Amino acid sequence: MKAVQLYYPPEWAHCYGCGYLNAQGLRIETHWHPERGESETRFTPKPYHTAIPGFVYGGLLASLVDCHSTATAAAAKAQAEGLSLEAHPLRFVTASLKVDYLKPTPLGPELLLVGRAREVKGKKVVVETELFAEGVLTVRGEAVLVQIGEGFGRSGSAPGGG
Ligand SMILES: CCCCCCCCCCCCCCCC(=O)SCCNC(=O)CCNC(=O)[C@H](O)C(C)(C)COP(=O)(O)OP(=O)(O)OC[C@H]1O[C@@H](n2cnc3c(N)ncnc32)[C@H](O)[C@@H]1OP(=O)(O)O
Repeated sequence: MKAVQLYYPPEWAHCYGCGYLNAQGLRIETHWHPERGESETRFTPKPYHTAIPGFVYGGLLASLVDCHSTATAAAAKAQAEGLSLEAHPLRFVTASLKVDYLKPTPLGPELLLVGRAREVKGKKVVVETELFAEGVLTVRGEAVLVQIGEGFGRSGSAPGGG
């Protein structure tokens, strides 16, 4: 199954968290499971992603939730509208990100993020994410993602404008 991020056109593939063209980035890959309506991302932090010895830095965990949520929003919206990711590269940015650190996350094991869209409405998608280390839920995230148009970020263009 092809990762959601690999459908991103090159101009959207520079993100530090999820851009396949960012050699220094995390380059996470998120897989969408349409039958469950859930996304999954697996990532193993490096030894230097340390908060205190033995535990993962919270900023990295927030980054994982952030980019995992962006991909989940694109896949969930595509499914809701009956669109293929290949033909319709929907673009979402993060408007709001909330992260609850429930327990320290051990550094070493592979982490699993599982996401669901709680709401798909207009250009907004609300995504809930749970992050597990060795089967233990350590982080819970909630993000509001907003769909944007081709001209996003270019001078003179309004947010969301095409
Ligand atoms: C599948 C193939 C894909 C291929 C292609 C994909 C490309 C994928 C590229 C990946 C890229 C990675 C990215 C990583 C994640 C970042 O790191 S993104 C970078 C950080 N984020 C930003 O820089 C965004 C900055 N903010 C903005 O530009 C604008 O505020 C926004 C987010 C576009 C929203 O502006 P707007 O379009 O005017 O939105 P607006 O109409 O006011 O609100 C729309 C809805 O969102 C809600 N909303 C807006 N802001 C908020 C907020 N802060 N809190 C709560 N709700 C909010 C509104 O209430 C509204 O809800 P409803 O009334 O419809 O229920």
